[in-house]
Amino acid sequence: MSKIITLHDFILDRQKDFAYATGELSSLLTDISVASKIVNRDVNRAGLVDILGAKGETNVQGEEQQKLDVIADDAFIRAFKTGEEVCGIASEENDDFVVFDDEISKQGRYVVLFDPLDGSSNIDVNVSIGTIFSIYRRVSEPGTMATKEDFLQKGTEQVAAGYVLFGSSTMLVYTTGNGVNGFTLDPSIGEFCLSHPNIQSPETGRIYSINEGNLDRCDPGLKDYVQYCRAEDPSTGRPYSGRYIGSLVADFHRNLLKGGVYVYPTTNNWPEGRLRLLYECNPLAFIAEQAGGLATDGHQRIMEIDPQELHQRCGYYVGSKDMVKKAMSSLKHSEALIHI
Ligand SMILES: O=P(O)(O)OC[C@H]1O[C@](O)(COP(=O)(O)O)[C@@H](O)[C@@H]1O
Ligand SMILES: [Mg+2]
Ligand SMILES: [Mg+2]
Repeated sequence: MSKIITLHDFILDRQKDFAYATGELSSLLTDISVASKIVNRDVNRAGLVDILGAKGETNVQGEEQQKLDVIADDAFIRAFKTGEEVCGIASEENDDFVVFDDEISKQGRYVVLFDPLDGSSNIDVNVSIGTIFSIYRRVSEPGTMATKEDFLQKGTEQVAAGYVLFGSSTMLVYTTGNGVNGFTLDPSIGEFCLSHPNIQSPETGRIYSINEGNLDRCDPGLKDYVQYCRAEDPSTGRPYSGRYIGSLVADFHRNLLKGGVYVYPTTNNWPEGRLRLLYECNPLAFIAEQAGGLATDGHQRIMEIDPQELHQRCGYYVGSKDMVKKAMSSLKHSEALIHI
């Protein structure tokens, strides 16, 4: 009978690896697991209580906010405010970063950037959705108010990142830069339990994930890559399967476990890209790299991008190493042709 390892046990066990650990990051990760259980409860009964549909407001990105976007945002902010580790947050649903100005929070050494509800277009149709989070150590002095610089750090500076997937089961997957581990929520005991230890993503796979509706609006090199995925060649296992759920967290999770590539390129209608660097692309890039995969904007490593704006967007190529490299070489090839 295999031992049940709860998330709480696992976090405390890993804390022992760091002699100077204060326990603050451990408490913060525990706060995230509590908020995830609260959101999970609401997601599971969404059709029974009046929390489906639009809230009737738009967020800073001009997107119509879903009721669950705001419910999830509130649940995580409440959890971060209750703890003593966080001095401020930034999220998809808040125009600007939010500073916690009470004396206890001002001593907090971490900031959290998060997408409270990812896959909003799938909320009302009972398709997997999730939450994505990224944690940084502040650069400003503890005891002072958090500043913009605390939030605009490169992805390489993340101390932890992860996501929660509200699917047929609810999972929490995270890294602190020491491998990737997945925990499944056991509703009968209300605990996240270790179910996917030390996740390693296959170097290649047979799944490509892209919204093909955008293909005529994106770089010809990417069209070539999709053509490559569809071409008949048994020796390389092609044609690959097209899989696109429309929830980044769910598409990412499937490809992480099975091998595959997810692409949301820059397009005519999204010239800067669709996905947000700080609370969608960076945290999943940290996970992908820790599991042996790659994450780029088509040209450079996502985590090397120097953020300028809280809600800045970027192109996104993430997943199995060989597949991301192949997609990038297609882009490069088409660019070279243009310059001949
Ligand atoms: O409908 P599109 O253009 O394919 O975009 C889908 C993408 O947009 C997102 O829904 C954006 O995230 P939010 O739902 O958090 O705004 C991703 O989860 C998903 O991959
Ligand atoms: Mg999102
Ligand atoms: Mg969202």
